[in-house]
Amino acid sequence: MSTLAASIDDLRQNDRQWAAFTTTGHVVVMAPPGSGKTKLLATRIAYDLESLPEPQGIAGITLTNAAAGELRRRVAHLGVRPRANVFLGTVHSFAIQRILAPFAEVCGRGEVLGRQLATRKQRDRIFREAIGLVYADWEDTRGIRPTVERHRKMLATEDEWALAGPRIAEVSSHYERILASESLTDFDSLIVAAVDLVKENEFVKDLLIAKYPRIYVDEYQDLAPALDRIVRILCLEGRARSLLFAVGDHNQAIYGWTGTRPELLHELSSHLAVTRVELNKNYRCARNIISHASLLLNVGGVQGVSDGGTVKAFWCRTGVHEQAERSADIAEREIAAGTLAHEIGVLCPIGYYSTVVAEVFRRRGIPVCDNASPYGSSKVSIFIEKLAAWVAHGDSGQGVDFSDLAADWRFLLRRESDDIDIHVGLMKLVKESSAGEGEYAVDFIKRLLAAGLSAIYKDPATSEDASTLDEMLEAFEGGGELSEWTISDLAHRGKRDGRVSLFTVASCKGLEFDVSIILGAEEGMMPHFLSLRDQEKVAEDRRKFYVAVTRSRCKTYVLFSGFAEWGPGRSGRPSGPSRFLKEMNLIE
Ligand SMILES: Nc1ncnc2c1ncn2[C@@H]1O[C@H](COP(=O)(O)OP(=O)(O)OP(=O)(O)O)[C@@H](O)[C@H]1O
Repeated sequence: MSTLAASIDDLRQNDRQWAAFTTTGHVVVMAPPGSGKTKLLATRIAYDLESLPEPQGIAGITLTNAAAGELRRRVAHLGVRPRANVFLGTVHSFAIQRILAPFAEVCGRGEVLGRQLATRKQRDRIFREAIGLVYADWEDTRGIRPTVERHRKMLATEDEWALAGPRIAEVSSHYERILASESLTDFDSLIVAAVDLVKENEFVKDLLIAKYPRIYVDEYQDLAPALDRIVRILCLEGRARSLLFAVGDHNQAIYGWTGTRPELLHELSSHLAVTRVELNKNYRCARNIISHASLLLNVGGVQGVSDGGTVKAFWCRTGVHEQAERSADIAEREIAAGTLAHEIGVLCPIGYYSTVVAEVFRRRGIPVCDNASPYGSSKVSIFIEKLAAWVAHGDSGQGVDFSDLAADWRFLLRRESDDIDIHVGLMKLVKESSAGEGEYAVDFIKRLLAAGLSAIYKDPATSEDASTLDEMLEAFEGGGELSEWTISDLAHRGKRDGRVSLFTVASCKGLEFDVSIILGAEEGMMPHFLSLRDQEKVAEDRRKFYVAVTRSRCKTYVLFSGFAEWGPGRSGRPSGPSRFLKEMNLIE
């Protein structure tokens, strides 16, 4: 039996998954963690691709590059061969590469593509200037920028801007004006331009529908309203329509602070043309984990497939170092008992905690893969890490296919042709670098820039990569968080096999482990002290905690000290264990 047939067979055993899989119209699947949403999505994509004649394709849209990578991996595992017009990527790259890049010029909006994407430093400066034009020096302006950014992302209406206060809208218009005067742009502006292009040009909509007659969306609850607009225009409005298959869970909505609107998932699922399917079986977590996690959000009716499971809390009274040592004890014990190292996940609230854990694990000889990184994941960071694996491990490249690398290199160089020079040039770079895998990561990246990688700064299609590359350079330069990193450290990132994995709580969505260890369960850290005055923010932190607790199949350990730590020697005041531990009945 093929892997696709086997996966379809699994779905057939579950009435609700089967109902979603076999629905012929638009479907929205709402379901708890571990209930098979991603499995359903990947299986349906693979199955649909078998029946769609080329050049018709599909667009599978996710929130993060990590989620896109996971979806691509799952679809490839189901035996789908590479073919044209298959897009599996983030909402940003869909808007920029598949809408703006091909259509902006012909729609008379070429100026959008002519602008450079502002770097983080440029955006910081322009925000400072814009705020300075509206507020006096003595005023407390700390919350202004996040409020402006949230409103821009949520495509706020005039009423919503007015509600935020007249000066907020004023800062926003100054910010946009200064950006434009310097021929710069940012992600939110690009996405708004993409929405406008689809909204205002019938032929753009028709061509997108012809190219992508099926649209799949993962984690719908966390996508910004702009994507909801695009999905609705392509799938639910007008005569010609793409078919929609979306999955999500409002209990896992964790990006509201950035301007996303989880209620859009509900609205979409209530649309007359949409079949709504609710799944209720959790295949991942053993029953005791589900019952503890369900207490957090008052979620009822979720059935666990396997018995047992434990959730335990431990007090590490002296702080994060003790939490790190305790995590190492647990990991050593689990590995000795037969758990594979990469089936252990350590989830940290902030980067500082994962740095301490990584140090302790390395000192104690426990192999570890630190994924809690100060830079984002996009095509360029994934490429650089894979290339580093080639440099450090020679031909084997730890399972990295060289022709895939060359294809990514061609994309980043913005070259069309299947140029032999690209292969040869990349080989040469690998050879030059192999001489010193102990070379600093920053020098390695600078060499790539000189070899042509700087092209990503000139093309809007790679604007997301340009911004990731800036973050990487900032982290690797002298004084940056990872200034000591070498090519060899880069090569280990993302290689979970045989290593305990470190993630931040905010980036552990979609992952699963046999055992997970959650650090930093302190009041003030989780929930965050900045959330404490706002019940909606506390509710979002609670959902984040719920996502973390539901990552493990068999055992969840939660560690707390009773006070938060923000950096070396920067401890918060004693605040006690997180309220979430009490809510889960883990402590009195
Ligand atoms: N019908 C099924 N039979 C067997 N295993 C299944 C079935 N459905 C899902 N699973 C398994 O359950 C686990 C969780 O599935 P998946 O990751 O797709 O869930 P999810 O709903 O996307 O979870 P989350 O929202 O927490 O990311 C996976 O290991 C998947 O293979």
